[in-house]
Amino acid sequence: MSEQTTTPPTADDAEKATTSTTTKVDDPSTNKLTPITVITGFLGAGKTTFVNYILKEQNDWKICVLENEFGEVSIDDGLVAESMDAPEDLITMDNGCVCCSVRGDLVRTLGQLVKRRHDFDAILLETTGLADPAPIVYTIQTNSKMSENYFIDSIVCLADAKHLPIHLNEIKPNPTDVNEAYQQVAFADKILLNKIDLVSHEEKLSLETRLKNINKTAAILECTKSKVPLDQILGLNSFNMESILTVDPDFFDTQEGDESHHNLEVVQSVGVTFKGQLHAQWFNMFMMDLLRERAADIYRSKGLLSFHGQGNIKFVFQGVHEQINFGPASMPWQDNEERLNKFVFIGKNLNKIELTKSLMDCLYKEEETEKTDNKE
Ligand SMILES: Nc1nc2c(ncn2[C@@H]2O[C@H](COP(=O)(O)OP(=O)(O)OP(=O)(O)O)[C@@H](O)[C@H]2O)c(=O)[nH]1
Repeated sequence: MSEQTTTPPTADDAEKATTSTTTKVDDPSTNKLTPITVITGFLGAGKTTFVNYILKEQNDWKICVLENEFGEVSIDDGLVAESMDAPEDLITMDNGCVCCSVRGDLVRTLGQLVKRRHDFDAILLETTGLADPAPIVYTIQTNSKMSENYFIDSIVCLADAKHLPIHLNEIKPNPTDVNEAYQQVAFADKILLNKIDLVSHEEKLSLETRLKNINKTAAILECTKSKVPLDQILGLNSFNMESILTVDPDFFDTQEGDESHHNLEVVQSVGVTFKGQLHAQWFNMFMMDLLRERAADIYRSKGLLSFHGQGNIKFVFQGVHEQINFGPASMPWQDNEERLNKFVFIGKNLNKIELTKSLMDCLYKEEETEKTDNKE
């Protein structure tokens, strides 16, 4: 789809969104099926923040989370697990991105969940930041085992108020490649305009107008830290397949057999994992230099870190382009846990060997540190 030529899918949920309360779905036509809320949005938009918020806020529902992360090393599952009462209710799909060549992973995971699905009131499916929602919808709608057990309650798109315009503007080298950021907005029935703390009023209004041009009917909810009233998100049954078919009558034909949605030669993921304790100052200097020079190319960076002199505090590093958040994780390193530093960088023109070397150069080394300290 291209922004200029495509009319967005419609979903007649705007009114429902403002009038419904979060009650378990009791529509007789759907009550046998388990609702899935598909959470989309570009890399770093706030999807995991949203899942964690729902898990913390929502006490009445038993929720199962399906996590699909784009990146050589999984970081998000650990961060979501901290919010879950029962770790077995978090399922990570890490064989690749559910929207493309490994759609089978989604079918397999949901298939295996069928026998447990009555334990849950809702499923949250967090897709990768590069997922095109269209094939995910197609898979759930067309596979009989899926459609006999599940229905899509809603497709919620997190929109990063600061960085989304850059990704909507991106021109793909191959004209047949979809712009994932655009698709995510177009297919949503709810758009959470997140991170409004990072933009001016004018920037926010300009993006809002653009979102409405891409998707005229999705309800847009402004927020920070992905916090919106849950009665406007869950249990609304607001996904509407007819509306997608109205604007894209060939939807089912075009999805059939189409398994390559990402231009993975362009956007790549580099994962780096090693033992040892990092030197806080050296690491900070390295990251600041890296993001200053490469912020445009590095869409997303994440890390779980162990620092010298910080006891059992586990640190979490979160970067979205030049925007960095850094602080202690809510759970410290456990006694029996191996203290591995894990990093993921997602973006263009990344060199794994160079990144690994530079990060390992930030390891704390007793002798060198003493020498440096003596010099100072
Ligand atoms: N300033 C600001 N930061 C936010 C807001 N919401 C989320 N963040 C931060 O943005 C970063 C990315 O958030 P995540 O929730 O991990 O984003 P994501 O969409 O799950 O990222 P991927 O899984 O990599 O696609 C984190 O550091 C969040 O704390 C917000 O409203 N304002």
